[in-house]
Amino acid sequence: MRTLQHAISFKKYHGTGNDFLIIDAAEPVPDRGALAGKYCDRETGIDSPDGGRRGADGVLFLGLEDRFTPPRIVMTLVQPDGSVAAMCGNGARCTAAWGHDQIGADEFMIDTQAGTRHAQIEDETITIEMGEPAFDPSRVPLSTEYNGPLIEDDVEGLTVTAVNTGVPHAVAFVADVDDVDLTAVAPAVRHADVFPRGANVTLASPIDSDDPTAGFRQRTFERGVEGETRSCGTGAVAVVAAAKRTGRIETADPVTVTPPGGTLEIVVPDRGPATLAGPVAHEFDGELSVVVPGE
Ligand SMILES: N[C@@H](CCC[C@H](N)C(=O)O)C(=O)O
Repeated sequence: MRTLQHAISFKKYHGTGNDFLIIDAAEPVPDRGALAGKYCDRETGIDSPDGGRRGADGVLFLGLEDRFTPPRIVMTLVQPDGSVAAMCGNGARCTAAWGHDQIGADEFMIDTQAGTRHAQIEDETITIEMGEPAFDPSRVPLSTEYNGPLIEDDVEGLTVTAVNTGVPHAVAFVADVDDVDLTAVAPAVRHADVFPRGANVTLASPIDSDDPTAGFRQRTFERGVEGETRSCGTGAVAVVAAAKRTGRIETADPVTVTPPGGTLEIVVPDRGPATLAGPVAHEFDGELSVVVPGE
């Protein structure tokens, strides 16, 4: 069979350092996983024209349907290992920014595999409705020998709380997130038998140890990236949900969460959907090449 090289356009955005290549879902890409693996690679992937980081944390394939009010965007995140994530909080914020840049709207419904999420753009802040955090073992999910929620239990030497905020997170509260060698400790937790579909591993420590309401610092080792990212939106929501569940905080007011890439504001009400809010930046545009079957 003959093959042809085909050039497709992409745009690059980041949400507090969690960076994505964005490709229109209508583009012919026969193997999305292979494309993500190639162009997200931090050593050999997409080069930044202004000397920024090479590669990306994933590729968002977006399908805009502007006949609806508010307009809808079907979002599919393909990660560097070729897996598809059901949800991505920062990816959803970048999706809304991309939609705004395409058609000027300030409100979208974003269809993800974890459900349809409302997105609102106000000045520099993009807020995503994130669904209700789930601790139920079947929702995280946890292995069937686990009858109840996993709250502050030992998994591979780390004391974690398991919560699904669109994707599964194992959240560990520590005194100082920077004192933990995340790359060393996370893989065993991420692949532990208790998580049949794996888990993202998220560390949290208080910004002010005397005042838990001041918020949390966050670091996340992401499934699919298989490394630490500069920000993780579902992880930030998981931190606040786990902090409430373990009695560290009680508030339904916005809580500040600071991953290495910036500042996020999270609301986890006592009941109902959480929200994730923060800034997004458009980095640059370019073209990449894919091989498609010829005639
Ligand atoms: N960075 C994302 C989460 C992406 C999905 C995750 N790596 C998984 O496979 O579960 C975010 O901002 O939420």
